[in-house]
Amino acid sequence: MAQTTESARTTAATGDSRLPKGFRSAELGWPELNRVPHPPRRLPLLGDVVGVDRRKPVQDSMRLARELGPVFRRRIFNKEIVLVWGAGPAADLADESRFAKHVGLGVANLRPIAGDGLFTAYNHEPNWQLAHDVLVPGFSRDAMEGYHGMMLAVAGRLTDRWDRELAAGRPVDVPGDMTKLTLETIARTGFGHDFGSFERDRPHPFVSAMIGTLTYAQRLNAVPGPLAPLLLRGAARRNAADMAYLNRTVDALVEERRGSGGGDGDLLDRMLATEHPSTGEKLSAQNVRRQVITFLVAGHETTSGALSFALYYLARHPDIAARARAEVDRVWGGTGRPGYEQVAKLRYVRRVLDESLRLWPTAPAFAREARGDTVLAGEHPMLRGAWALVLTPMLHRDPAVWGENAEDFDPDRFTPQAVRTRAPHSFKPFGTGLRACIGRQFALHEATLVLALLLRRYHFHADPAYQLKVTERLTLLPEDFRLRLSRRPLPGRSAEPDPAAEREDGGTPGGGCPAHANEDAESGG
Ligand code: HEM
Repeated sequence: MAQTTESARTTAATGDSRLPKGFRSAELGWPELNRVPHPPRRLPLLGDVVGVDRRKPVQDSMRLARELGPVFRRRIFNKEIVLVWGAGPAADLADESRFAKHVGLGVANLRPIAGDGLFTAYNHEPNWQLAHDVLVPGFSRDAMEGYHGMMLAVAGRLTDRWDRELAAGRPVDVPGDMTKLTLETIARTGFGHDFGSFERDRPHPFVSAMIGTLTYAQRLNAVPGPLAPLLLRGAARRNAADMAYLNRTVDALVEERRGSGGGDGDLLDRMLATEHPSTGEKLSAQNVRRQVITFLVAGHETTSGALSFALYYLARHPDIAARARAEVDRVWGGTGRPGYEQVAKLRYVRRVLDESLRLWPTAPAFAREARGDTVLAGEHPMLRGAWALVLTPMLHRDPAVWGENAEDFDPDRFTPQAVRTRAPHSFKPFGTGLRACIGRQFALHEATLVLALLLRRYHFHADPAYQLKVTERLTLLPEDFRLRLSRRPLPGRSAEPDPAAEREDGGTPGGGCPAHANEDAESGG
């Protein structure tokens, strides 16, 4: 039986000898915690709160990481957390034989809405394996090829909108429009649903409710557990209303599908009708609801950020944009409808995306727990169940791997040669191991396709005064980022093969689990 977050906290606090779930403070599992550095001005009861920005826990942690080194800890009220970003200890945490995903912090705070859905399920919960096995074929190469046409159609709605904004002389709201695009894409491909986002001036209420729950889940980390009901009374009420809205929306969507007698074999059909290949079991109605919410949220928020950061860097680096644009012209020629295979051939555009995800991995951390008593990187003893948070934006900036110029944007860090010679497990925007992102190929295909379509159609003009500010709501997004556009003529038909095109991991290879195929192809592992 799954524990609630609250009872999980209680278990942790009472030090029950069973492996506790949910949040557990580091002093319970790290016998030599005193050797792990923490910020200098630690206050009794409050912890390391001097100078923190409650709204930017990731960027605060990045600042502390630079001061404290590759393994450090933070204490916020009664919660002590160990953070890891050095490439060595992070690679150790990727060892699946000794570590597994830990559902804690913000992820555990999403359990009231997503329960044992794929993202928030505890490792021991049977519905994780069931849903994983039932849904993985929905991300196979064939399935992805099936989504391609729908992705193109949604991207067409984006360019229609951008053409209108351009004609009206207005800059475009990049993160706002990328969110519309990615929500419509996952809704259409996964669930045959149209939220009508492009026809609205304000975000769809589903998006507002989702942002509400993500922000609330993040805020819960920054208040003392026992005081949360008091301090966050108003926010908790709004969160309950947001959750009710998300549930109602999803229930209506599922009802509609049940009434229609089935769709065209999309994710929702799989959730409702597919039996587990060996046990014959199907997902329960409650689990379907949780999976739909999980996929609608996980399937668009992070991809929207990835596209937004990539557009930010392309606008900042006209030379890189020109090189990417030249590749698109060369590979796509004059075609109005690039085929599925033509996306995988865009090696340089894909590198732009990888490099953006390096600097700003939009799911910026993941937690790993020890499967048994062990020693992290030969230095820090951990008891079974002890956990650490991998701070991905800093792992992706470790100078030992990425060099002293790690802050610079350079897509050539992802040439096949550079990838092959890099230390394994040093690029982890999609997490690691068995619980890594199931939607990785989906996100990469969608984002590469859309970036290429935009590069081919527009020149981007950034406001020179814009300073990158990053919003945090469990995910990362560039704040208030607008672009001015100008149209460029579409190139003539030129299907010349590109002799310089290198063969790199572009799509899901046949066989195996697409969720985990080539997990380390980019990091050289
Ligand atoms: C650029 C886009 C994306 C990024 C950066 C991203 C990142 C991640 C990360 C880091 C994890 C592991 C979290 C952990 O260990 O706690 C994860 C898991 C997951 N992601 Fe993604 N993701 C992206 C796109 C997508 C898409 C498009 C979908 C669905 C269509 C998706 C669905 C999921 C699900 C269901 C899980 C949980 C998998 C499991 O535990 O079995 N993600 N993602």
